[in-house]
Amino acid sequence: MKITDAYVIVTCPARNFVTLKIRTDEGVYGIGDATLNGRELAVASYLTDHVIPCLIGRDPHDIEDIWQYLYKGAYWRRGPVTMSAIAAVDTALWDIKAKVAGLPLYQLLGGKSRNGVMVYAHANGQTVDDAMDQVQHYVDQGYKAIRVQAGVPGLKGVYGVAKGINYEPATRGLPAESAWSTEAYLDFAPSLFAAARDRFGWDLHLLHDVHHRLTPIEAARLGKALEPYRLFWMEDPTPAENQESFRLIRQHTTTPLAVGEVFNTIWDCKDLIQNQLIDYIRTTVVHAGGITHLRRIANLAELYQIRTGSHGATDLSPVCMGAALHFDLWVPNFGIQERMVHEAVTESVFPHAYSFDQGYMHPGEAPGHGVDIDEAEAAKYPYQPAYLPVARLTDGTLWNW
Ligand SMILES: O=C(O)[C@@H](O)[C@@H](O)[C@H](O)[C@H](O)CO
Repeated sequence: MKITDAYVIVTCPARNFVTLKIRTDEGVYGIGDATLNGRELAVASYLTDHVIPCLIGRDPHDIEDIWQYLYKGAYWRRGPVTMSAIAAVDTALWDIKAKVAGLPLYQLLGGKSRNGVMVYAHANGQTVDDAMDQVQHYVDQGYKAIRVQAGVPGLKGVYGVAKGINYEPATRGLPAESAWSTEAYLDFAPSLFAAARDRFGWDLHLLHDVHHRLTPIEAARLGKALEPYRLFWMEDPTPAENQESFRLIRQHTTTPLAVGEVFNTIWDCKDLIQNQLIDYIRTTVVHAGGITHLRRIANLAELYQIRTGSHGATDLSPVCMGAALHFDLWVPNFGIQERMVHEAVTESVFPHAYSFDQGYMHPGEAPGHGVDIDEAEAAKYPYQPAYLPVARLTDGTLWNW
């Protein structure tokens, strides 16, 4: 079997997505997600100009060799652009292999380890009451786990808080700016979870995303303050470039920690995992080198009883979601999967076999990863330049968004 051609499809049904399609001489094709929010065309060019010419004529079954070839062969290793491009190739090749086998992808990984994949929804609101009403909305749909974010009194445009129902941080035009005050946030955040426990009791998993905003000692203070509300996790409490800093947070709190959506390789996670400084690793298929590399990260994490909690925001396409669900159904040390529901127009471009029922998702039994792209539909929505926002402290200092 040989790869005959491959091409990149950039489309904007509600938001931008980059998809790689690989075709073979036997008529079987595979697709992979290559979306990097706000930097989409860099990955599209990396694939079109540098990777695709190296794929033509290769046997698509040689997934491992092609992965090593693209990783080691580039000389310039790692980083989100490189690893998203490699991920797209890897996902498309697993799709092809599973289609040829006539099996859903999870069967090739080792079969199912559970009946369904527990997912968490995003509830948010400008006020605590609004956020609680959204939690209720997801509880009514059967969700067992919900991430809760709310507007901080005195601050406009807080991370995770939507103008409508769905939170979409990327905006057209140049990056939007939002103001941040750690003091206001730290004084406010515990009251959100006090309200949630008060109204919904203890049968619901509650999660919270700090989105890299705090220093280590501030994160330690928040973790301690949240302990009475027994969170499932506190996510990205501080930027993780300096992995040592998590030692300080750990010394002060038993609130579980989740990190990794911006990581691209096992090397980014290694110290956090080996020193048991986190509880959940949030790398996912598209930004961490595909199924092949994500499996290595999960296997390392398993040695330390660290579980997976893959990123699943709307800027990860349905192709990534489909592949992630196969991974989740198999991976022995599964924890949870994030789910932000895509807009209907996005779903119309990406028909998929996965489904949701009572808080759990299933990848479906279609051969491959079960997600396709309708190219005629995709062509109706041309690329729209959009950026993620930046954050500034109230005195104007640029901060971590
Ligand atoms: O936990 C999450 O899902 C977030 O941190 C993301 O929404 C993140 O802000 C976006 O994926 C950025 O593109």
